[in-house]
Amino acid sequence: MTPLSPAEGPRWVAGMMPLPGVDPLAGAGSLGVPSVYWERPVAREAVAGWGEAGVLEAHAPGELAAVLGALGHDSVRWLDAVSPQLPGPWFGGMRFSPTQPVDGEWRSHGLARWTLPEVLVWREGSALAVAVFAPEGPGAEDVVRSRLERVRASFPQSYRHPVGAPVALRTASSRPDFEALVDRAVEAIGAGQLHKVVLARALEAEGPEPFDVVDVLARLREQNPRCATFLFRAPDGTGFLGATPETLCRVDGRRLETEALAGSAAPGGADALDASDKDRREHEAVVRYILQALTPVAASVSADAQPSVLALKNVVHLRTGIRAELADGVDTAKVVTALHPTPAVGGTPRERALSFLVEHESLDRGWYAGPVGWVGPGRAHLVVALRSALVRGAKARLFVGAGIVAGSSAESEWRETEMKSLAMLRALGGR
Ligand SMILES: C=C(O[C@H]1C=CC=C(C(=O)O)[C@@H]1O)C(=O)O
Repeated sequence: MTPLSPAEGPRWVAGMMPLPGVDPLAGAGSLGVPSVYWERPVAREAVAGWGEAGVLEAHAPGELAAVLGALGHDSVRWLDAVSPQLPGPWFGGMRFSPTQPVDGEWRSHGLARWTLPEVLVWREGSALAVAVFAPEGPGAEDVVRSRLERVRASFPQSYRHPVGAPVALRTASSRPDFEALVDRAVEAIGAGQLHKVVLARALEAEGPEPFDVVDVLARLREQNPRCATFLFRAPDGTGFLGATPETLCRVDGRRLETEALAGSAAPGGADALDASDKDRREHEAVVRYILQALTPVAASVSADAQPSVLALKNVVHLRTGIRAELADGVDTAKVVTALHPTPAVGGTPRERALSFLVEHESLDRGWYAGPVGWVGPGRAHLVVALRSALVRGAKARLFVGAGIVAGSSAESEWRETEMKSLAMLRALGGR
């Protein structure tokens, strides 16, 4: 980990200015594929980052909390008044499990990797703003000023729409293996070893030519306005991207928002979902866990009295909103340590469910189901990286999972994961 503490003083210089235009993704036309991207259309939040003025990585599980904590320090000297709407400025995420062996495909994303982009463009009201970051040192202010001018002079006005007809994707995933895994979990639950476990699988997809990551992002945000669309590119160009409906934590000073999202049905199945005993149990396990996990870090916690139905394009979920006032001295790192992994992606009892996954899942989840998003001084928004894929050239590995409780059936859990994969397959251009 690179040290980053308030005692050291600012490590970066930054300036910002308004930018004509409406869409940060349009910057791909002049600056290339962004290194980070984040958009929540319903909240009118959109931000794209290019380059890396700073990188903070954890190299051992014991460093994870310290790295997250460091991102909350004020390490930037601003030449201009900083906008209160500035997202980040650190963007990145971490693995679902810091202790599991790393598969080759995930090596470049590391255990946790956070980037301070060189250029950050975000939506500010009805226009855009740009910030440029440079390491402190002689000439840094000039670098910031001249780069700001260059971005302003060349930033494309127009929004880039995905082009091209849908293509045939070659896909592969083993249904018998997944169904056998579900049966094994149901057996373990029946034997009293577990109450709930969330099982995931990978789906390999290959296109006729390299995927255009900017097009994929544009489709994801268009199809999923209620989700957070994200991209985090590793130095070798491998992109982890997706559109997730689940917030792990949104922190603003002492205010925390989180949610329980578990229990799923096909679109149109909202009434049945609301009445489904199996889905209610699956959901309540998550609500109970979050309320308990927040007790040591919060001065007060409140939750919606009843779950509501969250309708997405290809799937509907049960959702309970949860809010808390954080206790003194509790930062984003402590919130994440308390919450992750929730039983929406792990299970209950937590340690037994996680051991079941290590023993039986046979999958490196990498950053799938891990916390990803942005962090800055006193503020953060981290989502659970669901409905996501690791994309490299013409190949994509998609990840999808489903919660298993007593009464789950292998066939319907397979169908649920198929439904959950649709948004990403369409975004990849599949027909
Ligand atoms: C694990 C996933 O979804 C979680 C979030 C919402 C609903 C879920 C469910 O009903 O199983 C899962 O807990 C996934 O999409 O890969």
